[in-house]
Amino acid sequence: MKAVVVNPESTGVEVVERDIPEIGHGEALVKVEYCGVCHTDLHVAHGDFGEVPGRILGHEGIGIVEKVGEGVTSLKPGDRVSIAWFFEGCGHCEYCTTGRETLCREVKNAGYSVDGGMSEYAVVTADYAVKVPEGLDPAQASSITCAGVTTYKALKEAGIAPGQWIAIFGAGGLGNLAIQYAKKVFNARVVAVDINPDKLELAKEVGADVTVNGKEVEDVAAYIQEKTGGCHATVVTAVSKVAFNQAVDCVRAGGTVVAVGLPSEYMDLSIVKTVLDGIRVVGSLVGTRKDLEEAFDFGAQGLVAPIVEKVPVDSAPQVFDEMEKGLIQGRKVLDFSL
Ligand SMILES: NC(=O)c1ccc[n+]([C@@H]2O[C@H](COP(=O)([O-])OP(=O)(O)OC[C@H]3O[C@@H](n4cnc5c(N)ncnc54)[C@H](O)[C@@H]3O)[C@@H](O)[C@H]2O)c1
Ligand SMILES: CCCCCCO
Ligand SMILES: [Zn+2]
Ligand SMILES: [Zn+2]
Repeated sequence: MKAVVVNPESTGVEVVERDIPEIGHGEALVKVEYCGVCHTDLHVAHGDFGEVPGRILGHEGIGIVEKVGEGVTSLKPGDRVSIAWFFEGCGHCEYCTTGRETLCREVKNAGYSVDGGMSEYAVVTADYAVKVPEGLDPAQASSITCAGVTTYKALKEAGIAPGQWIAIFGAGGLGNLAIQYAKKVFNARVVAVDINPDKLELAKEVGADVTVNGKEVEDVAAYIQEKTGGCHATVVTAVSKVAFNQAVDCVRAGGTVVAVGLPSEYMDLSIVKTVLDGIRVVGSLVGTRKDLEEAFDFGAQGLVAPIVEKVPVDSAPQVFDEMEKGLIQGRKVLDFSL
């Protein structure tokens, strides 16, 4: 079977032939239809979180269950399921038993600590593979499997209320969906910040009320403060510390900054400002199985519509290169039927 793997030098990806995997107790074999390319896949390929040469990438996988192993009761052949970053938790720790399973210290992550969905066939842990609802386009479900659930969860963490202002830093694969969930599910007013004019055009198309080009506006935070009176919250998906610093400076007193993007840098966070303005800075990691069910459902209702472009698997190295150069609008999704 074809598979997209981290190359031996951990400098990028290659498309290789692999044997179709065997399944064990509690597992299911999935024939993959689509797998989106997340910027995290690029981080993993570059060894940003530790090198995993030869790993099959992908955590925005969608496919059809082909067969199930011993002990599986939650899935059956023909079910459409997702292959997500949150691949499996221990099920019994303080995080798994309190609705925070993505923080499990024994967590398995698809396309990083275990093989992911960028292959013709993939293995899932049946009890952790979230089903895709009827009525949701599978290619769009692919983008929701990470970009959608992550931004939906971040908006929940932001505690945003209808009519309030939220700034989304980074209008890429995650950001364009953050804007859609913020507008259509949370009924918020949205400022979109990016440094790429094409992404800001897309941000407008998907509903942003205000767009800001971080390369053209001298003081992004002051501009946003003037336009909004200070945002009630921000979600930062940008891969740059500059955006995180701007996010802190653009919230009003009592505001929340939700950190999602993963630049390998540190924020310059003023302790005095954080205390005197009662600012919350919180990290948010993907979403639980329940969060993903909810994020899918908003897609199935047509409230959010991921912008996806289907591409052949063999184009994966080129897609990763385009991701690195910031050339992708929305999400490129590997289509295993092409
Ligand atoms: N926390 C999580 O659970 C989680 C989940 C998915 C992705 N991520 C991370 O989120 C980040 C974004 O992922 P993506 O797939 O959306 O990537 P992407 O490349 O599609 O989008 C990133 C966007 O950030 C913009 N950007 C870069 N510098 C900026 C700046 N200074 N100000 C404003 N915008 C700026 C880029 O122009 C681009 O539009 C990555 O680091 C990824 O690893 C985290
Ligand atoms: C450590 C990387 C976390 C990324 C979540 C899925 O993109
Ligand atoms: Zn991701
Ligand atoms: Zn656990």
